[in-house]
This record gives sequence, C-alpha cells and structure tokens, in this order.
Amino acid sequence: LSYIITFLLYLHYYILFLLKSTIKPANFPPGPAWLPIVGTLPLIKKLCAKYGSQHVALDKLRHSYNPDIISLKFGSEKFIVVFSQDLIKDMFTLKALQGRPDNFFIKMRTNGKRAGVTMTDGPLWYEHRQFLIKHLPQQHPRSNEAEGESIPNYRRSTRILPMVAVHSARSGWVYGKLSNILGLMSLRARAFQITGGPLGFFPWLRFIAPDLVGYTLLKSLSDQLYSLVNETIMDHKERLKHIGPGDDSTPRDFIDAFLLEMERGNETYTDDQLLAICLDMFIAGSETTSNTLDFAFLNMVLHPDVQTRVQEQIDSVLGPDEKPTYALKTKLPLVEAVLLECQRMYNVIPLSGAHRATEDTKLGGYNIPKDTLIMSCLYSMHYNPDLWDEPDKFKPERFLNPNGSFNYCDSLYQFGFGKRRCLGETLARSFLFIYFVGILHRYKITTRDENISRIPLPGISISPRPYNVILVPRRS
Ligand code: HEM
Repeated sequence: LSYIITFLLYLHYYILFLLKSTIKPANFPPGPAWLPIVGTLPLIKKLCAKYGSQHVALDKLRHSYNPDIISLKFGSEKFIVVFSQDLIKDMFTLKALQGRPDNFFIKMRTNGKRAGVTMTDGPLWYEHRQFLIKHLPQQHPRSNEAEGESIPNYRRSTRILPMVAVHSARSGWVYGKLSNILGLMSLRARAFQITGGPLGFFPWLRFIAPDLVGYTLLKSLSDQLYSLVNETIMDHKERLKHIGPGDDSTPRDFIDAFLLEMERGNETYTDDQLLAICLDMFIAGSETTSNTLDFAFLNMVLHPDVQTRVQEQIDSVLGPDEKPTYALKTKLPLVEAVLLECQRMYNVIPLSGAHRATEDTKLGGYNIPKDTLIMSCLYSMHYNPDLWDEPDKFKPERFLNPNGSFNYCDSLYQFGFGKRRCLGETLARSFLFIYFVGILHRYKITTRDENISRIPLPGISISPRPYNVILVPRRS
C-alpha cells in the first residue's frame, strides 16, 4: 500500500509540475499557449515547415498576438521575440538584457564550459570583448589579395576571415587544414536554427538520436576546430618561449597578445578562454561574411542593369590593372548602396543571437523575468513598410541621395546594435567591399539558369540556394 501511496504522491506532484509549466508569468508578452514540457516547440516546428524558415514563421505568428512583441516557450526556456525598431533598440541597449543564454547547445562549442566572448556575459565578457577589439585588425591585413582572387576562391577566403583576424599566418597555411572544417561549418549552419533546436532544450536527446538532433555533427565540428586552433596556439607558444613577457612590441596577432597577457599572470587569460575566443570568431565570422557576399553576387545576376552601373562606377575610379582598397569606399557610393541593400533584403542573421535577462525587468511595458531569453527579428524590421518604401523590391537607390552621394540610414541593424554589436563589423565590411569590387572589376557575372530561387536556405545564418553563373572576363 505504501508503494501505491508514494506513486500517487509522485504522480500528483508531476501533474502539478506539468500544469505549472503551462502558466505564463504575470503581464508577460502575449503569445501561443504553452504545452507541458515542450512549450510552443511543436507549433513553431509546424510553422517553420509551412513557411520554410524560423524568421518568416515568427514574422507571420506575431500578427495573431502583438505585432511588436510575442512570447514563446521552448522546453523550459521562456523566449521573447521583438519585431519593431523601438523594441529591438531597447533589447540591444537595456543593461538588464545584455546577458547570454547558458544551455547545452551553446556550451557544446566550448567543451561544456562557459567561455569566450559571444556566449558569455558579465565581467569576463566585458574584459575579453575589450581586449579582442583592441587586438583585432580593423581591416583585412592583406586586402590586396582580393585582386588576385578567382571566384571559386573568394568563398574560401571570406570563410577563413576569422582566422585571419586572430592569426597573422599566410592564408595558404590555413587553407590546407581548413577545407573539411569549413564543410562542417556549412552543415552546422544549415542543420540548426538560431535557437539551437531540441538539442538545446532537451540535451538528453543526444543519447537517443545523436545524428537526428545534430549532436554527431556538432561534436565532430568542435573536435576538429579545437584541434586546429590548439595546434595554432601551440605554434605561437613555441615562438614566444624565446621572447620576454615584458616586451610589448612583440605581438604579431591576437593570439600572441593573449599569450603575453597570460604570462603577465592576468588570471582570466587561460588556455580554455583563448581557445574559446578563437572558436567564437570562427562561428560568428565565417558563414556570415561569405553568405553575405554570395547574396551580393546573386543580386548582381538577378539585376544585370545594376551590375553594369556598378561596373561603370568602379571603372571610373580604378584603372584596369589597379587593385581595390577599402579607401575607395567614399568614391563608390553605388557599391556601398548595393551591398547595404543586399544586407537589408538578405540579412544573413535574420533572427539575432539570443540575449538573456540578467534580472527582472520590463520591455515594451511587459514584465520580463530574470533568465528569459530575448531575440530580435531583424528580418521583420528590414521589411517593415513604415521604414522602407516597397521593402520587397531590390532598390539600392534608397541608400543614395538624388545627386548620387551616399545616404546614411539608421534602420539597418545587420550587425546588431549597442554593447553587444558585432565586433567584426569593420573587418567584415572591408572584406565585403574589397572582394565585391575586386571580382566585379574583373568579371561580368551572368547566368543561363532561368530558375534561380530568391528564397534563401534557412538555418543559423541563411544562404542562397546554389545557382549557376557564367564569368565573362571584362578585359582580355
Ligand atoms: C557580414 C558579416 C557579419 C554579420 C552580418 C554579423 C552580425 C552579427 C550580429 C547580428 C551579432 C549579434 C549582436 C547581438 O547579439 O547583439 C554579431 C555578434 C558578433 N560578431 Fe558578427 N557579424 C559578421 C561578421 C563577423 C566577423 C567577421 C567577426 C569576427 C572576425 C564577427 C564577430 C562577432 C562577435 C565576436 C560577436 C559577439 C559580440 C558579443 O557578444 O559581444 N562577426 N555579429
């Protein structure tokens, strides 16, 4: 009898627990009902299947609740998604909303530890973000190499950009070791949505269906990245053995600078933290930059008239044998306008990485309890007809004044905003500019493919569906 009573008691508590998990906090933003255990996961999965991607699904869903802000629940994690420019700005600037989530999916990148910059918060994040900004090159150090790039190589080059950022070795050295890892990174970007999916909320699924939930892929990627970055760090350590710790003039790159700081005894500067930062750079900077450039070339194929105008402007400032540099930016306003319009229409991170409330706070008049996760749907903002005239149309001229000069616009948040704004922004912008100009200077890009899709492939970062192009050299 005592067994039965114990069982019934447990069952009672379990049912109470299940019921409690469906109750929303007071004055929480509106959203779909929460089911026990899974929350709103099944609904979002269904909407993703219907609309093809998470950002479009959420953009549609908001109209049934509040077009500016909605709430969701994935497993036990409470999520808020914001859509209007005002609330997105608040999310990026309110001090209480600058934390990062701390779940299994996120910690898998760093061998189960909370380390690095992109997914940490508090004093560790602040200190290391500042250090990284100080030691990152603000432009591609070998920008002139773009001039010699062939189309097949530009993707590879942009994808190793993060390695170039932390490590000053010749790119050729890095290329040789990276091809497999770059392939895995693409698979990772396609296999997951920005929220991490079921693996983030139900980590035990990795024991039941490791392939299905993406665990095998993530493990293989993090093992290979770890080994590559570790090898690079070991090379740096070997060299620094012969150099005194007090010698500030020696750092060749970010890794050197970090190792010297370790030698000075600064205790948050550890091997794990250095590895994690290098991995962060790969994950944050690789697919984002190369996919942005892919979209830019896609738009040149789709809009040959714009391509011709861009080439005319490039030819007016760059001789046939000259190499592009980032300094040309002010002389090529149309190039800037085209690149920004591509980033508006095909923002590679349409749902920005999640922030976490570090204390109870308010957003848009609603209560946001501590540890709630918040994402901004940049896609909705970049297609908001109140901010953009005919947002579905490719119109680079929206970034130009009537006299053809560049027209700044403050409603484009492709790099985020506020204290967590992308710290690779300048590097990425210089890369995009130099490769875009370098390739259009040399080639006319056309296609015979009549069925090029404008609908991106979904994932953590979106990318164009594969398309065929013909490259016609512009000079013999
Ligand atoms: C076109 C290319 C890129 C785009 C569109 C992009 C976009 C973004 C966005 C939207 C964020 C999130 C801001 C937030 O959560 O509030 C971010 C963060 C970040 N990005 Fe980028 N990024 C790009 C390239 C790069 C590159 C090349 C690097 C480094 C080499 C980089 C490093 C980072 C880092 C470290 C963070 C985290 C900052 C933090 O949490 O403090 N990104 N990026």
